[in-house]
Amino acid sequence: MGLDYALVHLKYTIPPAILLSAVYAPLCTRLDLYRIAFLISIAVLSTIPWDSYLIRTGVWSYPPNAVLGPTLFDIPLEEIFFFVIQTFNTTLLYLILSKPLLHPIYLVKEKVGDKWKFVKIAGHLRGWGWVQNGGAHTYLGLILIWAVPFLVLLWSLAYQFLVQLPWTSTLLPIALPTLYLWIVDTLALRRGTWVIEAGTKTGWTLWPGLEVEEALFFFLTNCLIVFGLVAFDNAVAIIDIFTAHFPSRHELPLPNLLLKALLLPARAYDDDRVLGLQQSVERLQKKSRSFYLASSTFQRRLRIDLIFLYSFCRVADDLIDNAESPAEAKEWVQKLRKYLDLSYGGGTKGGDGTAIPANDVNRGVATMYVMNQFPPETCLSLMLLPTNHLAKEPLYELLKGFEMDLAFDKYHPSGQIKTERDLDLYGARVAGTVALLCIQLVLFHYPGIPEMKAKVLMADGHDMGIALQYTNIARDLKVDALAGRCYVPNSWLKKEKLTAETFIVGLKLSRPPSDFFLHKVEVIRSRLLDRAFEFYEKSVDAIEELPPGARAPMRVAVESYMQIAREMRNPGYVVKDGRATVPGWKRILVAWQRLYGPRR
Ligand SMILES: CC(C)=CCC/C(C)=C/CC/C(C)=C/CC/C(C)=C/[C@@H]1[C@@H](COP(=O)(O)OP(=O)(O)O)[C@]1(C)CC/C=C(\C)CC/C=C(\C)CCC=C(C)C
Repeated sequence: MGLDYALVHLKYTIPPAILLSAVYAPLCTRLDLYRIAFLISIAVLSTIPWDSYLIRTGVWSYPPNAVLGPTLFDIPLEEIFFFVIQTFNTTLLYLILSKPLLHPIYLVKEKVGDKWKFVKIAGHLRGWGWVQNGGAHTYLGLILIWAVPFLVLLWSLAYQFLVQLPWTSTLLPIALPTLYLWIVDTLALRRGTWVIEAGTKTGWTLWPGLEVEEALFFFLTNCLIVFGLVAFDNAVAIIDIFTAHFPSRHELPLPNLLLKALLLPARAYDDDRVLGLQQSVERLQKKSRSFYLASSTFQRRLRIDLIFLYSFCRVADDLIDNAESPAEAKEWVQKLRKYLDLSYGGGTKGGDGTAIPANDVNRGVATMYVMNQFPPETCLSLMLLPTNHLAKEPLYELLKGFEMDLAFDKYHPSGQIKTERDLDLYGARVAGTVALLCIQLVLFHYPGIPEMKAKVLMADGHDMGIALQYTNIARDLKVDALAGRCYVPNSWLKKEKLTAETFIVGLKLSRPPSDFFLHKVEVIRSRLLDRAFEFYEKSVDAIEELPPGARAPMRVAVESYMQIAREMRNPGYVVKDGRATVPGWKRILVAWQRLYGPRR
């Protein structure tokens, strides 16, 4: 009996496992636990017969003074643990690196003449020959015979998806653990913790002390793990986005369902949904760093629907904001309203408060309308708004909020915002509504919340939306002034001996404004932030009442945005380029902390 092999684990495989677990813990979902368990079971079950054969036929051995003693099918327990921990570590690294990805956007239709289709890993044929001949190539052959058929199977199931993914979530999680295990293996072989018998190896080395067979073994096993994970993600992506093929919710899809998804012919994919999602993710990434970061913490269909909702709101807001004239902006509002009328079929809310879904005829007519009336790059975002899970009222209310923006012109620089109540109403319309829509999606994807509780959540969420809008206005004082808009209530301006006109002119000046004026701006900004925090404090505890799966992500969404407000409140903070921002590293830190729990 000896401790050598156990020490390899204690020194080299368990510490990275602890580190990776600590990094991933707050992001870990039930689906992740399921796939870790699934993969480890497959890894252990498929390796035991092969490894046991290798030991019994004397291809490799473990000196008795290097292992603890207990074995399973002649395999030392430390070795069985190795299969578990290697799969665990590579899986966690893969999960960390691919967390930001939204997998359904990498689904593609099979292309005619796709060169990847013909890439075959045909090494197993070579492997058979080597094993039959025996001798120096035996171990190499056995590795190929064992690993290549699994790789070919996984490749043929998921190659289209695999080649679309960024290298950081395919090559990197293969390369890093492989290199690390090569180093660990070199040390173990040198110490004689395990031994490859002389007659069955080629004697080739990758570097002094690292046999080619061992190097290949670790490379191929990490390929197997990552290919397996990619195939799993491919199947889940198909289930999540193609709701027409997979209408039910599957929190933990069974292997037969995963296989069914992978075998769905690529020609049956709904290309518009994939393209629409790709465009929406791109839009989100470009336009909102806070919500882009937060979106990666939401899961699966809820994440997809939130992104579609974001994209709809963004497209609608931009159409109106970027219109060349007030008349054009008004026309966009009318067209958007008409689109909602058609999508919801003019129906009303159901008795239980939920929206009556539009029937297929309405959908078809609404789609035709969008295609004829809106710019091509906006069509998919408008059409993919998940109207079936959303009540129509907040959407119409949002349009009323956009209409309030149309009241700003050079004769009316305060638009419809005269008093604090007007500003609250504006916030309620453009952001309270967005919060209601987000919560409706949460409650649809995590059903079972009692009606009374849902109403309280809606009311608190609505306040949180207003908090975010106050933050948005405090952040954009200069940007809005450049657009000729002043959202600050007249009563507040009056207190600082300003008017909407003087406020806008002061902020628009090309030369630096006087300290006296800047002080007034900061007083106003600080008042806006006080109001933001008033609404925030009133509603923040309600996040902890949301369904468990949505709590931490919602915390991240809200807090990453409110961090902008916190930054502006820091003494000495200077708003650069007219707009307050949060440095990238701080954004990630805040998200990270909020995944662990609420601010106390
Ligand atoms: C994670 C994820 C993808 C979330 C999506 C959230 C979403 C749908 C946002 C819509 C954003 C949008 C474009 C709305 C149009 C109206 C508008 C401009 C509203 C302002 C957003 C600011 O975004 P941004 O800074 O990018 O805009 P500008 O550059 O200034 O044009 C708003 C400030 C509103 C955002 C409000 C919310 C997201 C609601 C937040 C509240 C909740 C989610 C509820 C929390 C729950 C409880 C129970 C308290």
